[in-house]
Amino acid sequence: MIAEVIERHYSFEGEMLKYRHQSEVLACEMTFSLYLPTLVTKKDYSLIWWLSGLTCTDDNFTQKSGFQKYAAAHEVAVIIPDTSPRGIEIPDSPDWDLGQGASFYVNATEEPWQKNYQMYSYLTEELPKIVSDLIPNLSGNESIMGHSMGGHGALMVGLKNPTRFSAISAFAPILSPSQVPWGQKAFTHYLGKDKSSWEQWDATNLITKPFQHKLPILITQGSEDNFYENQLQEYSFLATAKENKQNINYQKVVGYDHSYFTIASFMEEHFKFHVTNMENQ
Ligand SMILES: N[C@@H](CCC(=O)N[C@@H](CSC=O)C(=O)NCC(=O)O)C(=O)O
Repeated sequence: MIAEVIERHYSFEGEMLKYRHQSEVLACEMTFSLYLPTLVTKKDYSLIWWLSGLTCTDDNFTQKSGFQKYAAAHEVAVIIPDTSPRGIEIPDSPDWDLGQGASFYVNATEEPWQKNYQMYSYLTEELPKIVSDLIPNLSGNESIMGHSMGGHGALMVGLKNPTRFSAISAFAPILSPSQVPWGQKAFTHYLGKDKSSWEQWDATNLITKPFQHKLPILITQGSEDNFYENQLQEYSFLATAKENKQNINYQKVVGYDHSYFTIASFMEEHFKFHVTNMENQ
């Protein structure tokens, strides 16, 4: 597996890198970004995963969140995958909430998506091997965060892999995709009409599982988010989490919206949360 550097920028005394590689799992060429605090002498890097939302590539986070300052300060590496398979030969939809840029990070079972839309396997199997080849000195401590569709992706991937990640955080996540229009549309196309096949991909269902470890979870939701009412409500997720004694810090922040201005405003807090939990592993 060869990943080729296509962009390199110094940032906060580290390096913001963008790679291109051929994905076997997704059967297409992909890009991802990787931040390395290269100029520090720390031997073993912890790794934070960031998953972006609908319509994004890895560039939205690298260019708008301001995360590099905190990754450099805490000496952690950060990996930012793209949000779906891409290319002219890859199935797509005219709608911005389905197809390219809108994978929901699941493994699709339905046509025409099944062949390429295997993002869960890409994130949990193929990409970790590529990253460990690129950074031989990973400490093994990992955590995961994301926004909106990617906030749900972080919860879903983290909850399905509770011994791998130390913590999960999310900005404005789609907490109950099976119950809201964005999730229902995507799951119907990618997973089929039978809702029982959706359960393994829905954080509100996954939070009921009797996991060996109860991961700490931090969620930040803006009160002025225009998607909140229809897509992002927390009641079902939090009630289920409470029943199952899960460790959730859900904070509603007054005045903030769904944008990267909100993400940038709370990035420092989220980094502190991840680093503290990874150090306590
Ligand atoms: N194209 C849409 C808006 C799409 C949008 O707001 N995407 C969000 C994520 S939404 C949930 O996953 C996003 O992160 N956008 C990128 C950005 O840089 O802000 C429309 O036109 O309404």
